[in-house]
Amino acid sequence: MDLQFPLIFLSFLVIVFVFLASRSTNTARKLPPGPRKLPIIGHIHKLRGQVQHRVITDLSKRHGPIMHLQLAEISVIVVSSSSLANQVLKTHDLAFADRAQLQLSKIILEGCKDVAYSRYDDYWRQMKKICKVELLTLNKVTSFRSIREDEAWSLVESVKNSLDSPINLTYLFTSLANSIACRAAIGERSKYQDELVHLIESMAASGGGFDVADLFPSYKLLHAFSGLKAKLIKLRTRVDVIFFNIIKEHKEKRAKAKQSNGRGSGEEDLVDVLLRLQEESSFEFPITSSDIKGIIIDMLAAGTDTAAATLDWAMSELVRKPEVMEKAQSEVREAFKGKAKIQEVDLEDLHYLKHVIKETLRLHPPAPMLLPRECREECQVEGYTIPVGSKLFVNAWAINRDPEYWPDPDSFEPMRFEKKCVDYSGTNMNYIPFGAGRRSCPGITFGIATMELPLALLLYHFDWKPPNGLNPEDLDMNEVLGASLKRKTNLLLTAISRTPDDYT
Ligand code: HEM
Repeated sequence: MDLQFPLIFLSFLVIVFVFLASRSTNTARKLPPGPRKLPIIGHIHKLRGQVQHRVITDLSKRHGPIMHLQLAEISVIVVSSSSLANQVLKTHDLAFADRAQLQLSKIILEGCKDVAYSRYDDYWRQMKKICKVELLTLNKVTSFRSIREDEAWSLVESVKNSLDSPINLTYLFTSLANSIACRAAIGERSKYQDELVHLIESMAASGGGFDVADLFPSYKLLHAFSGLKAKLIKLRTRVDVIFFNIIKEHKEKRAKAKQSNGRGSGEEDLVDVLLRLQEESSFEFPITSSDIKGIIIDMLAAGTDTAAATLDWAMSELVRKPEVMEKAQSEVREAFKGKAKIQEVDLEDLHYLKHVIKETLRLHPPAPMLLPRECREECQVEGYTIPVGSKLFVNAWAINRDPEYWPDPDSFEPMRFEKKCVDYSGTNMNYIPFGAGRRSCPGITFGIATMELPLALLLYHFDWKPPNGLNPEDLDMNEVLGASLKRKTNLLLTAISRTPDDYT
């Protein structure tokens, strides 16, 4: 009897200890909350076929700014507030520096490496640096000024040829952005341009991450039922042939130029720059011809759809808000008064036009969840454990519309940027259309330059209205998320020509 009390007390202590220990491990390894999931498919049924960023934003309102979703075998963490974005893109930037590996990038980039989809490693660091200090610098982007001016004037000509009847601006913006990116990357009106653009569009359209091979990576047998692999291999085979020719022709041109003047060819396109760096071979990791293909695919895929979609949204928003349109037009018409030919240098002081583009990217970021990252080191965020291999979606769309920071967040108000000094660099986590941290977009200068002059010229030369007497506020603003967040329907507007005499 004497021994019984200490034994019972000891057993009690052990039980309490085991309970507390198991509780503390569970808390330390707790995943963020999320909606109830179905067996096997998890939450796929909630997202498939939906406008994903809107569904995810609604779910986050119910489950919190850090949320866990299970997409079949894939664990996804979604963060939807600026303070959590700060934690994952700054505090834990290194832990989330990997990109999610999708079937699309694995197949298209097999045998080569790019920047956007590469894992975070020394090679990636070298190539990202090359993007920043060689390919996409302010100087390099400025060197493509005549290409942009040329394409912007062609756009104006196309509109002039279709005055007073509905014009498909979506189509015109897509071909403008494609031509600018292709001419800068692979050279003046390359014969491969149209086919390459078409191939890259087809690739991008296959890359939603909802293929069975992306959702069930360990069920290899299932992958045979998806036609995606065969389709992507076919696309890659053709892309490889085109790039083989592009690189061969560039090498021949460079050799000829060297023979005749002892130096390389004059104005370098991006393939020329990469070939020059390949020849210099001063890098830790030599740049192969396949890697040049990978980098150029990045530039074309990232630089075309994004700019075209943003121009489309900018014109849609302007037409829906005549007072904003009028203010933007007054600014350009005042600035360009008396100028026979408008060039990029004339854009410097167009502050309101720049606010219009910023506000468009706030409401319609082309990558509403950024590009999915992958967790490479287990870490704790807001008391939750994020396991290695989880995918990370940063809900830039919701963050850019957070009512705490952006009053009347859904309203298109470019003047809000007059008061808030926010740039594109991702230092302010309340505004991240280009992402933030070490995987942020290196193409900001290129992207913005692609949009400014065409938009300014369209506002200068024309007045705009929806077709067939449609009320501006009834313009269809439905979205679809493909390679980027686009209008669901093409933007058709009617242009009315304005001569400089009309402005006075
Ligand atoms: C309106 C124009 C554009 C927008 C809104 C945009 C947006 C983005 C976003 C959100 C990311 C992911 C950032 C992150 O994960 O934090 C990204 C990455 C990237 N963008 Fe852009 N982009 C644009 C134009 C361009 C252009 C013109 C180029 C090149 C010519 C480009 C090249 C890239 C590359 C290479 C990456 C991958 C960076 C990495 O993984 O380290 N982008 N972009």
